[in-house]
Amino acid sequence: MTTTTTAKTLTEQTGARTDEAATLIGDARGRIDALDDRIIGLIQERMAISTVIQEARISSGGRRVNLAREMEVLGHYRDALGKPGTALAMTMLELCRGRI
Ligand SMILES: O=C(O)C(=O)C[C@]1(C(=O)O)C=C[C@@H](O)C=C1
Repeated sequence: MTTTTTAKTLTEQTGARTDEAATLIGDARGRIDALDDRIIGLIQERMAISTVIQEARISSGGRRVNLAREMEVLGHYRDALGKPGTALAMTMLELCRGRI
């Protein structure tokens, strides 16, 4: 089987109907990709700090999870971002302490 790869134009890549819109979208997507890289880095930094806390609590004889603190974190995200913020915080907590 032979595969032919044809480079897509910026207009095809973005779904825009004009070159002007395609250029704007291409630039804005570059900024989004850079932000996503920073967000991922921040989440990884948060995961590392969360692990330190959990290990200290477990070593001291406590439990991995602290539900009262999780309620504070969920409330923080909900207050800032609304209902989807709660879902985002739940996913982030799962990344930081695994599934419960
Ligand atoms: O703040 C803590 O006590 C943590 O262990 C950190 C963290 C979090 O990632 O925010 C993780 C697990 C706990 O259940 C609560 C919060």
